[in-house]
Amino acid sequence: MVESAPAGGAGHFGEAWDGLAAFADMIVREGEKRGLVGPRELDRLWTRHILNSAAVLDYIPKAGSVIDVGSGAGFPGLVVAICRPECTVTLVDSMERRCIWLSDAIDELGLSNAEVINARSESLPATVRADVVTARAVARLKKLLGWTMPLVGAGGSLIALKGVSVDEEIDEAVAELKRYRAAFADVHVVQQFGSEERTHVLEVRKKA
Ligand SMILES: C[S@@+](CC[C@H](N)C(=O)[O-])C[C@H]1O[C@@H](n2cnc3c(N)ncnc32)[C@H](O)[C@@H]1O
Repeated sequence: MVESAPAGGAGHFGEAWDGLAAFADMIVREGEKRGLVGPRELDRLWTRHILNSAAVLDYIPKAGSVIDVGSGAGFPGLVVAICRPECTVTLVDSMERRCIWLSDAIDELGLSNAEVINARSESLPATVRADVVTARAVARLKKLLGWTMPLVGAGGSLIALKGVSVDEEIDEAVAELKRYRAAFADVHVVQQFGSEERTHVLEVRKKA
């Protein structure tokens, strides 16, 4: 059964709520057909995907540039684009089929602040930079740093949604954190809106 939207969502997300609900409808209608989500994922579409993605919002400025690496079906990139209309959001994915979906979603949701690049993030030119780079479920930190930190502008951040082994991933990535000029790597345990779930938001700040 498709998970219902959380009670109080309109009050919590304000003007972004209709956009989030429209995005959820689109995934329910087409996500499985287009091979973006498994059937069981619809049972936890809000909790596991939309509200989980929204946990990054406290670490995204009201205005600025964001690149979401490995957006897939749009998590967290489309959620950020919907909730931060004054940010420009670039969704990067190496798989063409997913990029077609992301472009279709941008059109249907009327998101004038979002664009899609079909490429591996590590092949992007040095001109592609953002204040914040986001990622969820793309790679372990050791590898993810090489795919994301070159895209983070000086003084900017990588904001990654991570699992419970995030501290282990940080220990494993000490050399890469140094190589990519991390000033710090902090883990924030965030209580997701509308559910009992907590999630780990990793913030890696690049030196100014
Ligand atoms: C497991 S999916 C996660 C998708 C989404 N972030 C989520 O949490 O549902 C990983 C995505 O990253 C993309 N990907 C993997 N490596 C990449 C890279 N180096 N550059 C861009 N996209 C990449 C894949 O095509 C895939 O869509």
